[in-house]
This record gives sequence, C-alpha cells and structure tokens, in this order.
Amino acid sequence: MALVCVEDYEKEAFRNIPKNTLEFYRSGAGSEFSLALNVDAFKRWRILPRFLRDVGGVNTACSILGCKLSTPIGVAPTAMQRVIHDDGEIGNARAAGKVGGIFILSTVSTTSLEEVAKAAPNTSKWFQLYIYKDRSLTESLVRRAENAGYKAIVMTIDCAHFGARRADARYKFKLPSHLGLLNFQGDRASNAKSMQGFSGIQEYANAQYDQSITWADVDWLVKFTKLPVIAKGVLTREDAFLARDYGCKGIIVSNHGARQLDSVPATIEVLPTIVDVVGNDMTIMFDGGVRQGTDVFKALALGAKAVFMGRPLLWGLAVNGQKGAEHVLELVQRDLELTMKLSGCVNVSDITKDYIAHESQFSKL
Ligand SMILES: Cc1cc2nc3c(=O)[nH]c(=O)nc-3n(C[C@H](O)[C@H](O)[C@H](O)COP(=O)(O)O)c2cc1C
Ligand SMILES: CCCCCCC(=O)C(=O)O
Repeated sequence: MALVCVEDYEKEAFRNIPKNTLEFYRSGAGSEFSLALNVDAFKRWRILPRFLRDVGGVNTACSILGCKLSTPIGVAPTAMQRVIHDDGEIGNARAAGKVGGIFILSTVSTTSLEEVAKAAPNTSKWFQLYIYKDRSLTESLVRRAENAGYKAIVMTIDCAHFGARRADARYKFKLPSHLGLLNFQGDRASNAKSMQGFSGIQEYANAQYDQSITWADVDWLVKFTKLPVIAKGVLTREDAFLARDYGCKGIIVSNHGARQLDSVPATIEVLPTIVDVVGNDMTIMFDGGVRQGTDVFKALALGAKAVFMGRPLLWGLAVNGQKGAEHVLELVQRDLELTMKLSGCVNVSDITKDYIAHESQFSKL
C-alpha cells in the first residue's frame, strides 16, 4: 500500500522499530496528555478559504533570519538519528536541502556537525545547543558550528532538567555501543560522547547538562557567538519578552515535543498570544504536533514564519532512510501548497489570521 501521509509513515515505522527504541523516540512526558494535545489542538482551528483568486502560481519561498528558502517547513533537532537508520542526520539534512527547508542539527547527534556540513553543503543548517556543565566544551561546539557554516545557534531553554518520561524509566533506552555522540571527540569530551557509563538518557542528561542555566547564559551566548541566537522552548509571553530583551533574534514556540513537562499547553494554543506581543520584534517559529500541510498553514496563519517537524522525519528515516525523510517532507510540502491553492493564498506572506478561526468563534454564532 502506498504511504500518502505522515500518519501512514508513523504506522509503518511503529511496525519496524524495536519496542524499546520506539518508546524513546515516540514518547512524551508523564501521562502524555500534552503529547496528544499537540496534535489534537490543531483540530480546534478552522481554515477560512477565499475563492476566485488566481492560484496558478503558488509559491512557498521565504527568507528566515537571512536564509533564503523554498519552504517554511524545516526539520527540528532530534537526538541520535542513526539509531533509527544509518542515513541518520546526513539523510535528514539532505532531505531538508531537497525541499529547500532548514535543518537543525542536535548537539547530541550521531554524526559530527562537520560531517553533516560536508555531506549537505547546500542545505541551510542551524545548530541546536545544549549547555554542558563543561563550559569550554560548550564554547567549542559553538565555534565549530560557526566554522562549519551553520547559520544560527538554537539554544534549547526547556531542558536544563529532563522531563519524567515513563518510557525511559520502563525501557532504559541507551545508545547502542557501535554509535557515539560524535560532536564530542578527544579525551576531554570522553564522558559526554558515550552513554556507556550511564544507566540511561536521564542519567546522562543530569550528569552532563548544566541545570543552573539562566537568562544570563543567553546573554553570554548572544555576546559569544557571531551567529543569530534563537531560543527554543518558549511557551509564555513573559519568556518571549525575555528572549527578545536578552538579544535573541528569534524564538521557537515549542514544548520539546511534549517530552518535558506534561500538562503544558499545546504549542498551537500559545502561539497567537506570543505573536501578539513580540511578533513585530523578532522571528517567531513553531514546532509540536505538525503532521500535515493544513497544520503548517494554521501555524503560519497564526504568525509563525517557519514550522518544524521532529518525529515525522524519524518515521521517514525508519521506513526508507533519506528517501523516506524526503518523501515525508514532500508530502507535507505538497499538502501545504494544495491548502494554499484551496484557500486562495499565493505566497506564504498571504497566509494571515484572516484565514483562520478558532472553533470557539462558531459556538458564539
Ligand atoms: C526523540 C526526540 C529527540 C529530541 N531531541 C532533541 C534534541 O536533541 N534537542 C532539542 O532541542 N529538541 C529535541 N527534541 C524536540 C524536538 O526538537 C521538537 O521540539 C519536537 O520533536 C517537535 O514535536 P513533534 O515531534 O511533534 O514534531 C526531540 C524530540 C524527540 C521526539
Ligand atoms: C544523549 C542523551 C540526551 C538526549 C536528549 C535528547 C532530547 O532532547 C530528548 O528530548 O530526548
């Protein structure tokens, strides 16, 4: 049977990936309330189409923080992609390049940032940064990303401490011994590069990530790097203001794929209020629960300038390596283009809040 949407890829991947690995990649925090909500909340927003417009030349080209792109759809950073398929981070980076979207490489990648840069030179690449207790290690990651041609540093602000993931507690997923966290090389980084000394993901993160980080560290990073800094994990207006005031050029409204604190809102629920207060001051981007072109359209209509997907690319990799990842991105891209045609929007800048209504509006009629 042909795979025609992300849901098909998800079902196929769930059949292919061994249970304990699948549980690490699939799961969210706690009872997984917010995990389901991220997807479900999109259904509460309705698209208001306009007709009799010339939609023959739909075009999704856009420019985000200096990157010229063919699509606002990009790949969110996810850890250890070669566990899913040997094509791993290189496969996903090339897939993003194929559709002309951004690829964000995780700090905890199973391919080094230099190798990814070399293998996908035509992809617009950003580097996601976790702040390690070893600050010189953190500094060297930033300098290496600059030197390798990454165009922004995405500082994840929601992961100083790891969420309570029941799947991790049950299955104690560990990186297989034939793979490594390849951004960490040399003796000084020996603790960070392998999970072998740790009982699982949680223990690794607690031992390595700096749990004392504050906005002062954003201030440090903004001054330390010549690249634009993006804060990933903003869920409130207050933190959006702080990100702006501390010099971030953009934010990603994200709840880390609902893997940190269960019971947080779906990201699409908080997007409008954040855009409302800082949308004119910085570039607002979005991730969480995006599974189809209509979801991308809704996030753009609510003010996001770029929209990232995490798990769908892992399911694409699991099913057919780089080709699967490419197909997942193409399916969502084609669905976005179709949604634009059917709703009367020719360019992404045409997609505004005039094209969207929350279901609560209809109950008032
Ligand atoms: C398996 C997995 C690993 C992740 N690893 C990282 C990571 O290394 N760094 C990070 O900032 N976010 C990480 N995230 C969060 C994603 O960047 C993104 O916020 C989330 O996956 C978006 O939700 P979606 O999976 O519903 O698209 C991870 C998410 C998953 C599912
Ligand atoms: C190598 C251990 C840490 C992986 C962290 C990845 C991550 O952010 C996640 O949500 O999982």
